[in-house]
Amino acid sequence: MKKRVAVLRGDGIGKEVTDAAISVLEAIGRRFHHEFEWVYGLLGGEAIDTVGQPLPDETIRICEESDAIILGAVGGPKWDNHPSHLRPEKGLLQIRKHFELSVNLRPVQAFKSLLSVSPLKEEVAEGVDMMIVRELTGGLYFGEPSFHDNDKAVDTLVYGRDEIERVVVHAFELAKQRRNKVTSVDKANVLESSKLWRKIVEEVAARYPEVEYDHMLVDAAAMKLITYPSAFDVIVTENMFGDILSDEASVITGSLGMLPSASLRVDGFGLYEPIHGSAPDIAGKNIANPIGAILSTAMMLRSSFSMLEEANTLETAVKNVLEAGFCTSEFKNIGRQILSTTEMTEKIISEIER
Ligand SMILES: NC(=O)c1ccc[n+]([C@@H]2O[C@H](COP(=O)([O-])OP(=O)(O)OC[C@H]3O[C@@H](n4cnc5c(N)ncnc54)[C@H](O)[C@@H]3O)[C@@H](O)[C@H]2O)c1
Ligand SMILES: CC(C)[C@H](C(=O)O)[C@@H](O)C(=O)O
Ligand SMILES: [Mg+2]
Repeated sequence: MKKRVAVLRGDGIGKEVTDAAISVLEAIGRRFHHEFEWVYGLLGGEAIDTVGQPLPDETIRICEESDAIILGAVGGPKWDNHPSHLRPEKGLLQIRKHFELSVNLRPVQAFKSLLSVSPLKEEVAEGVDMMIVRELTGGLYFGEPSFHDNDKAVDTLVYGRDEIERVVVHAFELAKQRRNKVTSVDKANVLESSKLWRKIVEEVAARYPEVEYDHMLVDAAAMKLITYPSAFDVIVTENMFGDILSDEASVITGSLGMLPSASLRVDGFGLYEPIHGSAPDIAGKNIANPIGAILSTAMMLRSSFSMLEEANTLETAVKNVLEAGFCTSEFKNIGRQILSTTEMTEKIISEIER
């Protein structure tokens, strides 16, 4: 089966981890006789430098003509002082909005072989298997007005009923396939948008009597996420809370570099990217952890292409490599064998080819 995939490597380690993910997908293609066509596009800082905009029209065209999108990460200090419309991150927000990628899935699983390296106690991290469902195209990131001058700064938090309902429904549907539990995270003790959010969660929950649900305020959720993470099954939350909580949740796994994500449109079209950024502090050193990016492509295989065996094979390969005692350099000082980005990629490919 031939699949056409838009590849937006982005900036910094975005390029390194995307190259890793493509090499792994090539190995999956060889093993299962699939042909992938990679179509490369510019996004973020490199796009600003090359064509003067963070999301070039050509990139939109490439993505529209593809079956799925793979993205690395964008940004870096070089563009930090640019005006808002010429920042790499703007391109990321624009592509999410353009393709209506309103549901962002961020699974968090503690690999048994890495329990001892989680900053949390082993018994706290053990058995964690949660799905953070983050609303991705609304809220503070997109509300107008949004500006600052010397004396005043304004951001606007707006949510419409439909925007909330579609992500909440997605969360309840997912819970049915998992452990039947949804925790909705909000700030309903202060924010009007959270009050509407909570009301809609109640309405949707009434249609899913088999799914247990609760509401949790975001500050308490941030605490519970690292004190009792195994209590969570599906977490559903608005854009900014989901951004923050997912980076926090990554510590359960031992590294921000481990977490994948899928950003989905209601018809299933998807963009797949690790949750981390361009990591300027380690870019260009061939030491970034490619596993978040690689696992994101497993989400693509499963969700966009219904290639279930292929996705399982890829995930098992990652698990086996970790279980064999290999990891990347952010896990140093724990008596495991440290691999570079490309060495880790080769190890995972060898597992797939076994
Ligand atoms: N999706 C995206 O494109 C995305 C996501 C987050 C941040 N960003 C952007 O990235 C830039 C840097 O942001 P930041 O430093 O706050 O966040 P970051 O996620 O890039 O890095 C945070 C820390 O985690 C480490 N880290 C991240 N990914 C890693 C990996 N795969 N392997 C090993 N270590 C890893 C980094 O070295 C750094 O110490 C900013 O411009 C930010 O806007 C982009
Ligand atoms: C770079 C930034 C705009 C982005 C976000 O906040 O959504 C990132 O942190 C993420 O998690 O994908
Ligand atoms: Mg983030």
